Order: sequence, then C-alpha cells, then structure tokens
Amino acid sequence: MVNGSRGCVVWFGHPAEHERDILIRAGWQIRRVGTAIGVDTGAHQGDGVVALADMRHCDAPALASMDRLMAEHSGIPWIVLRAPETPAREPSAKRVLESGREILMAPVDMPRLLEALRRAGNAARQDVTGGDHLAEMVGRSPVMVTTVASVHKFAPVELPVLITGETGTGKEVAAAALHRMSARRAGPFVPINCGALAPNLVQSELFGHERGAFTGANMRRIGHIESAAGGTVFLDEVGDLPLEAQTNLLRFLQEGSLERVGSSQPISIDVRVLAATHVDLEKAVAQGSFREDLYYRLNVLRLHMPPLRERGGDVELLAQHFLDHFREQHCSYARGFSSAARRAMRSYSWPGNVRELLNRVQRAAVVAEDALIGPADLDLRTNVGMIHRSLGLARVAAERDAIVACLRESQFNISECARRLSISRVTVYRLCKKHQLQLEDMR
Ligand SMILES: Nc1ncnc2c1ncn2[C@@H]1O[C@H](COP(=O)(O)OP(=O)(O)OP(=O)(O)O)[C@@H](O)[C@H]1O
Repeated sequence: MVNGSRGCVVWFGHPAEHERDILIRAGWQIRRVGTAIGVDTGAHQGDGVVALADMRHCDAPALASMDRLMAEHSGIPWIVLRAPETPAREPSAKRVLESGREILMAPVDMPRLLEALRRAGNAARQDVTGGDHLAEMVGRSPVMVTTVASVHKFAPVELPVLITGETGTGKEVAAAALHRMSARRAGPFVPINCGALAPNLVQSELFGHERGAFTGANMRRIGHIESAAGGTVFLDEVGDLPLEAQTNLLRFLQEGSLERVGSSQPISIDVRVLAATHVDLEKAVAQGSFREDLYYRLNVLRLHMPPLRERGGDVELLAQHFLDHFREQHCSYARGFSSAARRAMRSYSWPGNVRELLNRVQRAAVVAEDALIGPADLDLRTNVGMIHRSLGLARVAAERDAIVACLRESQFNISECARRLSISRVTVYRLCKKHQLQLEDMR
C-alpha cells in the first residue's frame, strides 16, 4: 500500500467518472478490471485490497466471470453494487450476491460506499495477521483465555450475543470473530454504529425504504439489516437507538422479518444479530430509555470484554504485536520496548483500552530514535510519575486488579474467589463495594 493511501479498490466493472473522482479524493487507488473471462484482478489477500463487484450493466457472461473471480479470490473482501434490475435469481448472480461482504444498491450512495470500503479495507489488513479466526484477538492473560473460550462456545450458536465492555476493548473485534467462526462466515458481516446514524434516518438505514417513502427517497434502498442477509449484523452502541427503531428491531428479532419504510410488506431475512454497548443497558432499561423486552432478546448470550488494565502481561504482548504490525508497513528504528516502558505500560490505567495502546504504540514507533521504545515515546511519563508519587494509590489499584482478576478466574463464584484469595466471602463483598464493582456488569 502506498503511504497516505487508504488502499486499493479493484473495481470489477465500470465506475462512473464522479465515482472514481470521489474515491481518489478519499485516498483510494482504483484498479479497473474489465469483464473479459480469464482476467487477473492483480489482487492478493493481505494487500489491504478491497474488490468491488459492480453488477450494474452486467450481462450473463460478465456475471459468470465475476462469480468465478469471487470464488478464486474469496480471501479478499468483496463489496457488491447491485442494481434494482439485477436478475437476482440467476445462479451466478445469486452466488455473487451471497459472496459480497456488503451489498449496496444503485444509485450509489457515495458516503456509504466509502464507509463500506473503509470497513472492508480494515478487515483486509487485519486478515494479514493469519488464517486463525482469532488471530487478531491477541492475549494470553487468564481473563482473555476465558473470553476467547466464550467466543468459541458462542460462535456456532444461532443466538444473539450482547457484547459489553469499555470503549476500545475490542467489542467489534470479538463480533467479527464470532461471525467468522460461525457457519455464516461466507455471508456478510455488517457492523453498524447505531450512535452515528442520523436520528431522522435511523429507520431507513436499518430497514431500508421504498421509493417515495419520504421526501428525497427517489429510489428503493435496502437497509443494513437486509444487506446482511445470510450473515451477521453487528449493532454497535445499541443503547443509542431511538425507541421507535427499538420497537422495529424487537419485531424483527421476534418474527425474523422486517418492513422497509413506506411498505407494509414483510420481508423474511435470515440474519444473526450481535449487539454491543459500553453503557449500562440495565440502567437504561430502569430509566425507560431502552426497551426491557428488547434487552432480553439481545442479551441471550453475554460476552464481556475486559478492560486492558485487567489483562496483566497482555499489554506488552499487544504492544509488541502492534509494533511488529506497524513495521511491516512503515520504517521505524524501534524493534521493542525498554524495561522502563514495559513498567510504565503495566502501571498505566489505559482508559482508552486497546485502541489507546495501539495509538500510543504507533506514535511511539514514529517518534522513537532508538531500537527500544521508552516511556517518553509512549508519552507515559506523567502517569507513571503520579503512581510512583502515591504508594497509597498504587496499593488501591493493585487490590482492585487482584479482586477483579480473581473474580473472573473463579467465574464470579464468590466462595471460590474468597478461597483463592484466602479471605472471607464477606470481605470479597466488601472489596467489591469499596471498588464499586458491579458483579452483574462484569459477567
Ligand atoms: N485482542 C486484540 N488484539 C489485537 N487488536 C485488538 C484487540 N482488541 C482490540 N484490538 C484493536 O483495538 C482497536 C479497538 O477495537 P474495537 O473497535 O473492536 O473496540 P470496541 O470495544 O468496539 O470500541 P468502541 O466501544 O469504541 O466501539 C481496533 O483497532 C482493534 O483492531
């Protein structure tokens, strides 16, 4: 990938001039591939390449060629552009639609296409880390071993999973792993940030709309849930959904069908729903801002992503992983971390979790002038200084970490936790209260 570029789109078909211009302005390179049979895309998995199957203006031989290429390059994420007149029942067209990671309906909504490309590009780069489905869930700490075991257990089960955890703990990474380890792995994985949807368009974004459903709805458009047919939809920040959309989502979960805005025709869609939240949904239910019945529908299986500060040595493991990954694409003097940097990383509280670690490591890899990254490169001096100044604070943090780690290792069995820590059950409860640990939230 060229520095400063988002990556390369291999466009199988004919982009319109304005579509090309917008993509190029957004930093994408475009490699156009004709519809001749036997053509080579020039694309390889791991290049950060995204392929785009443009079904507009496609005749039967072109569709057959597209179908074959998608099968040959199944390791590359494909986005499909579909036209209303696309013959979806024709076998090769059906396979093309089924193999798309995301399907967009023509006329192309360019911001939506750019967003889909960005997601697919990120996935393509993550896939470089290896064939193991959980390759990107780096971590060997007891809490992560337990979390990964849950992912293994939950992935093949066709039930909703509610993923909880602070920001940046890897909720989307876990959702993608659940999808890729499920029988739906050949279907699309469609992540939606519910908090980022424009309030007046939430319904249409999720469920689609018919032509003329509202002012400006010039074309029929399928929604995110429908575009995940055969795959998995990931509703990130589900607590941000307005109540009206919650009602429709509940109906979809109960009946397995949805109605596009402006239509009363139910459409059956086969989609697994995963949802995530970093807010306390139980509290939102108690406050009346989240439907209780929807909460129970989403919370069938629950996966908690532990904060980075509870993952012990994983901080160093992840830091080295991010540094190695960075060095595959960029020049850096840095090869590893000094012991002072390791200590600083261990004592820091990581409020932004894995995302913050990734950002700090990338920055450090750029500014470091030595083979070993130091605390200053990570900009962690102040924090470490603060902790060293206050032994009391360090003790409190260590006590909290110990109780949290032990509770998880004991599967939240208070008696077991008390036994392991050689304290009484009453003390376990007292410490939970002291450190404001809500057992329900941690599970
Ligand atoms: N265990 C992990 N191993 C490697 N990378 C990880 C891991 N967990 C998270 N990451 C990386 O950290 C970043 C944040 O992860 P992700 O977006 O999944 O977090 P999130 O919990 O969904 O965040 P938010 O709540 O803000 O949406 C991503 O770049 C992701 O690839």
